[in-house]
Amino acid sequence: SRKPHNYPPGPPWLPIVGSLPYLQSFSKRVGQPQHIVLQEMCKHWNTDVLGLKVGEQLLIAVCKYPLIKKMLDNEIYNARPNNFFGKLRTIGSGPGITCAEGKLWLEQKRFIVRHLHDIGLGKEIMEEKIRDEIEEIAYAIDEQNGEIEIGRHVQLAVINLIWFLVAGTRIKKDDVQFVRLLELLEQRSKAFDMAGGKLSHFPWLRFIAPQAVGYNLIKGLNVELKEFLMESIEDHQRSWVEGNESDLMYSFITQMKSEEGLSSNFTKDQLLMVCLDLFVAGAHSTSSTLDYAFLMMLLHDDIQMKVQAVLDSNFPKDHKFTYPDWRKIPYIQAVLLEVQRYCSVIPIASRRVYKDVVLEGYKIPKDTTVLLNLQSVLMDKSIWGDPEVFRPDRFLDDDRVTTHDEFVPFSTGRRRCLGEPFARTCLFIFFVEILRKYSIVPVKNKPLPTATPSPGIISLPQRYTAQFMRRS
Ligand code: HEM
Repeated sequence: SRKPHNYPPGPPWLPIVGSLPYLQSFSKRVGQPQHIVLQEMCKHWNTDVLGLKVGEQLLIAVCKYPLIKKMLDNEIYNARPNNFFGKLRTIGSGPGITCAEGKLWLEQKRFIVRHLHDIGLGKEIMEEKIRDEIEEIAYAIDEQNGEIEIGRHVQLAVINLIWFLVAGTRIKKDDVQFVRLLELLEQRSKAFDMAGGKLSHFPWLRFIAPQAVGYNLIKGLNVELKEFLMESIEDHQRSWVEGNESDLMYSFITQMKSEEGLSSNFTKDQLLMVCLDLFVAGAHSTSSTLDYAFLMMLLHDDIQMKVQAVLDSNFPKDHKFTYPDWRKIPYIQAVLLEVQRYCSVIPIASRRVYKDVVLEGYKIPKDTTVLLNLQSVLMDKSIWGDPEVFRPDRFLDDDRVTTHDEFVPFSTGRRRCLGEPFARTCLFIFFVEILRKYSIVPVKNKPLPTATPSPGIISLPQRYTAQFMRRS
């Protein structure tokens, strides 16, 4: 239990459990999600680099911007942790993308980015698909007289859109297979939420008692998810024809065929893992951001009215929004940037150092887990002045959208999010189409929801119902 020589400052260690008991009592006292606890501990130990040991695992947490940026740009920090969360996602033998490393990771990432772009991004067909989804949501809103939990509907829509990128089909909501996929993803995220619930008091538990946080349940669901995805992959293999690159599965299979007989990383198992990674990384992150965007409009009536006035005065009523429209309406772009800053749905990027490294004079041994606190950057007083205030104007200068290096909701460096273009298109079109059609107001006789997230790996807004009133 001796600390390595020149390890970053932090709480004392005990044999076997490391700093766990201290972490537990500290987080209980703070009573906030994990990323806030880490920030408070950095303050308490008066350090930008906090040194911990959780069970057997060395772990450092970093909360300061220039330092985080430096680390994200340094390839030594580009590996992913070896902990049980990594294992949780393993449903096949392929490394996928999120946890792939080295040359294989770069090769696969390049391939996926290029093909996702070719399939749908920036193309009319994707925007058409998004509008189809919005039409269904509008139908659901009207059917329920406007009183609706929009988050649920947005979640289904985003999953369907990712499915379109991956497997090319638009699935009807009552399709037996799709219903099953939704159930599986939902159960999976519930299992994670359960873990989140426990983690709110014992965020460190997951490292030492995986069963207690739903590990086995998730393993079981993985088996079924694997069967589901494999079935679609095999369908694609049967119907594959030369030159059809209309979805990621076909493109990947084309690559598999061209590398047949060689020692290739393009295998069926790898395709399976890539598909799962896209769902896991893309679905909840995107739909929660949208859910938050609508919640912020509910809570900030004045901003909502301004958004609608901007839309009304810039576009005719029957205008079909496309992504490039954002250029005409910088205010709306600023609102969406502020939603992403304020709500930081993925508060922490988790990494691992693949070899010994010196950081700010401290020695960090090989394989130490590194938690980069993105939320602390998006909420840093010295960067934003009044980070606790929801204020879209901070992203405007003379009616032009300003960029900030410190705006890192998608992280930065080579390991950054690959879904950003898709997420941005989704956010923009959903947001403007819904706000043009509806005003969002509180449900009568119900308390106003709060913006406090429910705890978990992803910061989800608490479930809320709002009244969506058709605008004339
Ligand atoms: C608003 C929505 C989203 C947010 C805020 C978000 C944020 C992030 C963040 C913070 C990371 C960690 C990067 C790091 O370790 O430095 C990440 C990774 C990743 N995201 Fe996203 N993401 C979003 C949407 C999506 C979508 C739609 C997809 C795919 C369809 C996606 C796919 C991925 C993948 C595959 C990775 C792992 C990249 C790698 O390890 O190289 N994300 N995302």
